[in-house]
Amino acid sequence: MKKNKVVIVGTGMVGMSYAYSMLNQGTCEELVLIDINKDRAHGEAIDLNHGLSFAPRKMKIYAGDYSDCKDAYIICITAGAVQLEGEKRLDLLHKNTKIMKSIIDEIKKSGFNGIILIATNPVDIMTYVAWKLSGLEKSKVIGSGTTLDSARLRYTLSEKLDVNPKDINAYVMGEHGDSQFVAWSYALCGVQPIYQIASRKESKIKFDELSSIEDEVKNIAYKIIECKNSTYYGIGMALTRITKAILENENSILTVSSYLDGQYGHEDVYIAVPSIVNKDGVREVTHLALDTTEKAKLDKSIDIMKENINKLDL
Ligand SMILES: NC(=O)C1=CN([C@@H]2O[C@H](COP(=O)(O)OP(=O)(O)OC[C@H]3O[C@@H](n4cnc5c(N)ncnc54)[C@H](O)[C@@H]3O)[C@@H](O)[C@H]2O)C=CC1
Ligand SMILES: CC(=O)C(=O)O
Repeated sequence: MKKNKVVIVGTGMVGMSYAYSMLNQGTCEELVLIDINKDRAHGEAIDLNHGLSFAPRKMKIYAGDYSDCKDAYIICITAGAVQLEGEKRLDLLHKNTKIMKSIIDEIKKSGFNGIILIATNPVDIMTYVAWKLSGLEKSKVIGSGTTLDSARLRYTLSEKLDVNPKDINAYVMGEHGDSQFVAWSYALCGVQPIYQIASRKESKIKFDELSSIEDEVKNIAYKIIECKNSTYYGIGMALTRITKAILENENSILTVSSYLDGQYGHEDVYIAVPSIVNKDGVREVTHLALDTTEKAKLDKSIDIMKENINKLDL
């Protein structure tokens, strides 16, 4: 296996935003682009290569096929249908399961034994499908989960509090979708709890604003889709962040979609929870002692995932 080789399956807006972000950050050494539309993958590879003179490192970028998966460290799957205006991510369930099945089938044939990272929606369920059909270890199949939603939350809070988003430590957990929630009881600005900041009279953020911030973060993708059909830069950078955590063996905590094997009282489901990510994929799912309301929201989110998984013939 090549330690720095990444394959992207799906060179649409999400796949290419991810590729462009990796090129700009010099995240890997070898990048292979695969798409059902071979011309598209070919054209994207040429275009990216023209940016190499301005990139932080030399990278080998080319359009390939599934035989290129064999020695890759990470395969990121971004192929699939997007939500149309008014659609929910869960409305893509059957369409994208069909696509995911065909892709995993090809990946398996290649002899790949690395880490699969999924972005295709509904991402938690597509990650379950990829794991179930790939035969890979649970820890080696990861979904982008709520990494993007947590970034959206950090941005929103940082704007309100006028601090760097990197100093906001706060997680969106659960489904990357309508049943997601903010774990407010663990949200910090620097080392100060957001609850504490919001309860101060002179604070820039008020306690009763928190639920509208949560809704704004949850619904912002719908707004973006209404304005420009789809979202891609944010997820491109979120995928790059996860890729870097894997390739650089960071042991970073990210809200990726991880397999639960008894954690939070649930099993046989993928859902976004803070997880320690390193060269082996998800090293560990961290256990937060959520308050009663948050735990009920996580349970509900998991029930929705299971209900939808049960509709599939896997
Ligand atoms: N997890 C997250 O946070 C986010 C997920 N997404 C999801 O990412 C997915 C992709 O979105 P976009 O890139 O905007 O769509 P897009 O339509 O721009 O690109 C999809 C690409 O997949 C390719 N494709 C379709 N079937 C394929 C197959 N069987 N094998 C190989 N390639 C295939 C298409 O040719 C196309 O190039 C969607 O499901 C979308 O909902 C989008 C944003 C955020
Ligand atoms: C489309 C999508 O899943 C998002 O932007 O959150």
